[in-house]
Amino acid sequence: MFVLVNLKAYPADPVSVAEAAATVDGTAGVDVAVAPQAADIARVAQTGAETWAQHVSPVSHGSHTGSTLAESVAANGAVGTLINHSERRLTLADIDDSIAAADRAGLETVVCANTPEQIAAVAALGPDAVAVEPPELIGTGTPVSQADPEIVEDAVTAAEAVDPAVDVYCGAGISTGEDLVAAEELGADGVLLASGVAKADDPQTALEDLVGQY
Ligand SMILES: O=C(CO)COP(=O)(O)O
Repeated sequence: MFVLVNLKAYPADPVSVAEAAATVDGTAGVDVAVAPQAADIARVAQTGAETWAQHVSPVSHGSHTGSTLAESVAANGAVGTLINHSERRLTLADIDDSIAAADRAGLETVVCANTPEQIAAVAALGPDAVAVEPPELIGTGTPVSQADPEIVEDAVTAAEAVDPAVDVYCGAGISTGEDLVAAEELGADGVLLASGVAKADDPQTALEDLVGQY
């Protein structure tokens, strides 16, 4: 089971969360990775934690001020990137170009989508994985696996119909080991989570509990 901790723009210390993630990584068959702000990628990667970008721009080297270059995040230690997170949405054409940019840089790709229909569309673009996250549940603490289990099952079916090689993750409100088990039972290969760790009083304990209860 893959767990990607998306730190968004929360004030949690990215290095301490990464150190905690590196400590629990691999426990009970759970692989834990951290997606910090782009500016924090190098120091997060230096902890030894598996490090991801939250976004890469649909561009390559050139005149693109303010972009997040896939080659740059890879050179600083990221091994993968989210694309089209609900809080960083792109057009379909830009999703395609961001996947191409990530592929050129050797980054793994997880493309997010809000619905099973969008999951089918983005699975057709050849990412390594897709992730369904209903926006109305993000940050609520109510796990998608409980509030809307059908959306996870339907996303798994939709991705499978387009490309069985694409892994399917889910996210929104996931914070416990029980949520991980529920996501897996719905057919997900992993989860994305944020506030359950980044906003916890003690992110290390939150991660230890998550993996320990799985
Ligand atoms: O957006 C998310 C992960 O990418 C989910 O956020 P929460 O875990 O805070 O609901």
